[in-house]
Amino acid sequence: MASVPPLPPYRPRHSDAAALLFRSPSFSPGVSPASATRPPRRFPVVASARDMPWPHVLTVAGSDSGAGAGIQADIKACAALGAYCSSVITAVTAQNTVGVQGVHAVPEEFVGEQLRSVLSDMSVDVVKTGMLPSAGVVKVLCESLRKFPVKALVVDPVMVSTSGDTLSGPSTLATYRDELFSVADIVTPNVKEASKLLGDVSLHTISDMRNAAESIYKLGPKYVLVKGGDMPDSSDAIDVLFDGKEFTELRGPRIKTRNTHGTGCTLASCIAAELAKGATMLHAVQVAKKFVESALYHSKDLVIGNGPQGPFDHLFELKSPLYKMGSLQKFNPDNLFLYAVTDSGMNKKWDRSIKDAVKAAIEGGATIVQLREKDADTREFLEAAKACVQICKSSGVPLLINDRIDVALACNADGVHVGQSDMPAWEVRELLGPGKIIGVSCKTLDQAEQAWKDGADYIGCGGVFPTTTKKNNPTLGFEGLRTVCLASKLPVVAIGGINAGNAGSVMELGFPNLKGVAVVSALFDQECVAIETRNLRSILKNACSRS
Ligand SMILES: Nc1ncnc2c1ncn2[C@@H]1O[C@H](COP(=O)(O)OP(=O)(O)OP(=O)(O)O)[C@@H](O)[C@H]1O
Ligand SMILES: Cc1ncc(CO)c(N)n1
Ligand SMILES: [Mg+2]
Repeated sequence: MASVPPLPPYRPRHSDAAALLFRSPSFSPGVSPASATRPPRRFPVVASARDMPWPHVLTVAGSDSGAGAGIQADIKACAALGAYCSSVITAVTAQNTVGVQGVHAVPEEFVGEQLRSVLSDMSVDVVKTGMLPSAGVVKVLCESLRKFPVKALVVDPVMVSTSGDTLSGPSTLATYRDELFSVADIVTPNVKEASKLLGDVSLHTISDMRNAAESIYKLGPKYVLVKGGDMPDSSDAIDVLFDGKEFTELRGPRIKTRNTHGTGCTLASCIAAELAKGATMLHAVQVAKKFVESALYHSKDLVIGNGPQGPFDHLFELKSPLYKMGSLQKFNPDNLFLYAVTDSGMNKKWDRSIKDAVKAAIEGGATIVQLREKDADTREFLEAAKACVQICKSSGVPLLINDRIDVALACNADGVHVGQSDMPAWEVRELLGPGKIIGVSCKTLDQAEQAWKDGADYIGCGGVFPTTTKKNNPTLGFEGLRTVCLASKLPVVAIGGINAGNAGSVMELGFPNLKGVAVVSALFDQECVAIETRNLRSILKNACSRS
C-alpha cells in the first residue's frame, strides 16, 4: 500500500512555501498512483528548513516552577528565535512570582550524566549556563566541555534571583572565576552579580559598569556584558558590552512593568541562539536586547501570580499580525543607505564568487545586499544564495533576491526585488507573506502608487544617471527621482549610474523618503570591493551631514 505522508502542519495560508505547494496542482498527498512506486514524498515544510541544520543551544541551568526564568525561559527564548534548545537541569527550584521557596540541587554526578547524554549524541553549537548551584557542578561542566567542545559558551553568572534569593553560594564564586570565565565567550552579570564577582564593589553609574566590565574581562572571557536592568533612577535600560578594547553601550527604553522575572536568563539564551545561528557577538547581543525589550513591552499588562515579579510572554510574536516565519526583524528603511547589487558578469570578469563579492561588500559597510544574477543557472544560484544568506544573517544585513521568488523562498532570503515586468508585488506578497521585504522598481508616479497599494516595502527609482549595467533603461535624472519620491509614502533608494563621483549629489537632494543609493559597478566592477564600499559609505555619510 502506498504510504501516506503526514498532513503538513497548519500555517497561515500566505506566509510560506507550504502555501505554494498547496496551490500546485501536482501536489496531492498520498493519492497519486505514482506514489506507490516512488519513495514517499518529503514532508512539505517551509522551503530550506529541510536543508538547514537546526541551530542548537544546550542550556545548563535550574528549573523555575513558575516558568518565568531558568530552564523554562531558556527553552522559550531559543524557540522564539528559531534555535533548538536541549536542557541539562542543575537544580529544581520551588519558585513563583513572590520569590524562591526552595531549592533542590541535582547531584553533581547526575548533572554529569545529563551532559554526557546530550553532548555525546547531539551536535550542540552553543552552551549557555544559568544557575550552577555548587562548585562541583561548575567543575563537572568544565570537564564535559573539554571532552565535547562547542562553538561558544555563554555564561550568565546567576547568583541571586531578582527577588533577592540566593541561587549560587559564595563557595561557587571562586570556581566560576577560576575555571568557567576563562573558557567563556561572554559573561553576562547584572550589576549585583558584577559587584559580587569583584568583592562587593559598589556600582551606581555607567562609568562604574564600564570599570566592572573591564575588571571581569581580566578574569578571561572574550566579552563581558554588564546589564543595567536593575540600575535604579534610569529611564533607559542600559547594558555595557566590553570586548577587551572597546565599550559599546546598549540602550533601550525601560519598560514600565512588573513582569521582568527572567529577563537575564532570556537575554543570555537569545545571545546563545543568535551565536548558534552564526551571528557575531555584537549582533547577537543587539538582537537579544531588542527581543527582551519587545517581549516586555508586549507583556507589560499580563497578570500571572500575585507577587511583585511576573513572567513575560516569550512567544509574543505569535500573537502579532506581523507574525512571520524565522525572522524577527521588520524592514528598516535605513537599511537602504548603501544598497549593494551584485552582477554575475562583473563577478566573472574579476574572477570572484558571488559569496566573496557579498562578503567584501559587507566588510566595507553595505547595509543591504541584492543578488542580481541574471545569467546564473538556477541550481548554482540557489547554492550561492544559501551561502550568502548565512553570511548576511551573521552580519545583520538583509539579503534580497532579484526577480526570483522561487530562489528567495528556497534559500529563506529576507525578501525580493521585482521590476515592472516581473511578478506583480501583490502576488509576491501573497507568496512571501507579511514578514518579507519587497522592493519594486518604479519610474513613474503611477507605478509608485501601485507599489504602495500592492504592499511593497520600498521603491527602487532609476536610472538616475545613464548606466551600462541595464540595457534600454531610460534615464530619469534628478527630476524623475523627485517625482517618484514626492509621489510615494514608501522609502526610496536611487539607482542607475551612481558612483563615488555623483553619490553625494544624490543624497544632497534631501527628499525625506530618499533613504540611500543602490550601486552595482561602483562596487563590483572594481578591483577591491571592500575599499570601494567603505569609500562610498563615507561619501554618503558626509553628504547626509551637509544636507
Ligand atoms: N524594565 C525593563 N525594560 C527594558 N529592558 C529591561 C528591563 N529590565 C531589564 N531589562 C533588560 O533585560 C536584560 C536583562 O537584564 P537584567 O539586569 O534584568 O538581568 P537579571 O537581573 O539577570 O534578570 P533575571 O535574574 O530576572 O533573569 C538587560 O538587557 C536589561 O537591560
Ligand atoms: C532557576 C532560576 N534560574 C535563574 C534565575 C534568575 O532569574 C531564577 N530566578 N531561577
Ligand atoms: Mg539574572
